[in-house]
Amino acid sequence: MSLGRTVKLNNGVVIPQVGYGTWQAAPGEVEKAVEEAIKVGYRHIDCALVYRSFSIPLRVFIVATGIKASGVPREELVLVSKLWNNSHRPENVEADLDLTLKQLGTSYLDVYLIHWPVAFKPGKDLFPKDSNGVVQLDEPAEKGGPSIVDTWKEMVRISKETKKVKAVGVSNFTVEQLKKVIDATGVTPSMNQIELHPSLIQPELFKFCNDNGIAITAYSPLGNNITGKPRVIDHPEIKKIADRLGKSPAQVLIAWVAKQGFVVIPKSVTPARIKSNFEDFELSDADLEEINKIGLANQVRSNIPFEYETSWPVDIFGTPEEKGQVKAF
Ligand SMILES: NC(=O)C1=CN([C@@H]2O[C@H](COP(=O)(O)OP(=O)(O)OC[C@H]3O[C@@H](n4cnc5c(N)ncnc54)[C@H](OP(=O)(O)O)[C@@H]3O)[C@@H](O)[C@H]2O)C=CC1
Ligand SMILES: O=C1CO[C@H](CO)[C@@H](O)[C@@H]1O
Repeated sequence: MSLGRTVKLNNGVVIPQVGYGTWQAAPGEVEKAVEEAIKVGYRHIDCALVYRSFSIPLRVFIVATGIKASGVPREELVLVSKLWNNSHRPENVEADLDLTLKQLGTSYLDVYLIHWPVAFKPGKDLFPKDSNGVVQLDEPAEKGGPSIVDTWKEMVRISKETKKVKAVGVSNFTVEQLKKVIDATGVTPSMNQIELHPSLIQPELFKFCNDNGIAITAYSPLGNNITGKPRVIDHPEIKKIADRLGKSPAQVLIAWVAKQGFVVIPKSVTPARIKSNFEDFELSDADLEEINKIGLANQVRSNIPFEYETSWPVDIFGTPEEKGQVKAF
């Protein structure tokens, strides 16, 4: 049974603390998994325009099929989605949102996020590539390309002037990038969705978000990755704690995120896991500390776009892996 906890965003919008992630599911799986998730009680679904590319030859966003099949009315759900990198120019932002709304079969999103602080060459291609197969970035701001401030201003305009989004925020933003958009506009993002698990503890970013009323959503909370790096869910000490508490390692990791007041969006297409991941529990302070120690000794960032098979030639996080690339804003 879920504890049913919620988090209030800085503009009053309330969202369920445990949501459901929809990235990386094979064709045919997503709609069933979303339906299952809603049936077992999830009311917060995390989406992104770019996730459609995994499954939809017909360009119909199949998350919408799962939502429809669940029979739960739209108003009872919290839908989060994200602006993709090829639409950062202000004149393209609302069109990207409209496409997302169309694909989801809804007239509004609860939260709309800038997916990355990185602008790709604008156009229909989600991943525009050069002849070496490397992603093509938009022009830098000095040469007429969009800065994150330009994109953020447009997100804010849409949130104020239309009824298409209830709250706007960002994803994969560092403290520096957050400060930049806040200082330039005076408007603080409602949310920063970031990779977060015990193997990626970022005290400075957590403090900045907490001090400024920015809700943090933890993605890849189980340490999922596409690069084969070690996953925190497989760590023997996490397994040991889970056994002692009579919980699964995934439940322990989800509880670890929730204990810190963050939102968490685990993904699974396996019915038993979809259900058990939603059965959150209150972790003790002592267990939180013990898990912090394990994680801090094994820090791993799995989602570094420069390392993707189709590489983005950009340094977003300042990691050694990204050294020598163009700084993201
Ligand atoms: N803003 C951003 O840039 C990003 C956002 N996200 C969002 O965050 C969501 C979650 O992150 P994601 O990277 O998918 O990874 P997760 O950390 O949620 O891990 C998902 C993996 O863990 C497995 N799993 C799920 N539950 C259990 C369990 N109880 N026991 C064992 N294994 C389990 C899943 O397998 P199976 O499905 O086979 O059960 C899958 O392989 C995404 O789906 C997406 O919505 C993710 C990455 C980037
Ligand atoms: O959310 C995510 C998953 O898909 C995207 C691209 O394939 C990633 O860049 C992103 O972090």
